[in-house]
Amino acid sequence: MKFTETDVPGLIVFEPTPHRDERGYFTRTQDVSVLREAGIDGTAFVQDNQSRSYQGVVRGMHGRGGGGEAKLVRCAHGAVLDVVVDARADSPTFGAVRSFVLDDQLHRQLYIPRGFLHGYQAITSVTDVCYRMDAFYEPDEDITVAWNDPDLAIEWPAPVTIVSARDTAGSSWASYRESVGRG
Ligand SMILES: Cc1cn([C@H]2C[C@H](O)[C@@H](COP(=O)(O)OP(=O)(O)O[C@H]3O[C@@H](C)C(=O)[C@@H](O)[C@H]3O)O2)c(=O)[nH]c1=O
Repeated sequence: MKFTETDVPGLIVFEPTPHRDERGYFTRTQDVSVLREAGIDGTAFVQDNQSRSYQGVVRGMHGRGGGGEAKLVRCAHGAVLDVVVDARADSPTFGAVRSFVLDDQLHRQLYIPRGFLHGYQAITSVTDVCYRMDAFYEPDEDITVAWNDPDLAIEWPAPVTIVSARDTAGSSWASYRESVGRG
């Protein structure tokens, strides 16, 4: 498994080496020693989640108040466009929007540090996303910024089919900026 730093500090792409044969494939989905080389404590993950989405579903853009939460995201079945926003008030790349295709072919994973907004769109009919988190779920700390916020102007690749009530009621990026003193 190798990793590549992106232009956004702390945002890292991991690329495993799937072994394919006539049975299918084998791939490693976490290697604590490679994470350590990238400056990440892989033993800090306390929760591992999987969610299924149907084509066109958008989830996001989700963040977490308090100390935040870091995530290591991959797509176990199908493909997603995974989107992050650097929402760290003190970051030189505050407001940067970056997108990555994660799928069950290359098996790339995205490490998202604390302080980001995160969301994705399913671009295959049945899409399973898995992500480890370094903090337990705490809904009282949820932050939701609208997936279709005009200032973020995220380019979702497919017609949007289903969005949750939580995400439909997401707040604006402008109000988030104000809340962290970057209005
Ligand atoms: C995320 C989560 C949800 N749940 C429950 C709450 C609710 O009843 C149900 C569905 O929750 P949500 O609608 O918030 O799920 P979802 O919209 O998939 O939320 C996720 O979106 C992606 C983009 C992320 O980045 C994640 O951190 C998380 O916020 O699952 C847990 O019990 N534990 C968890 O860790």
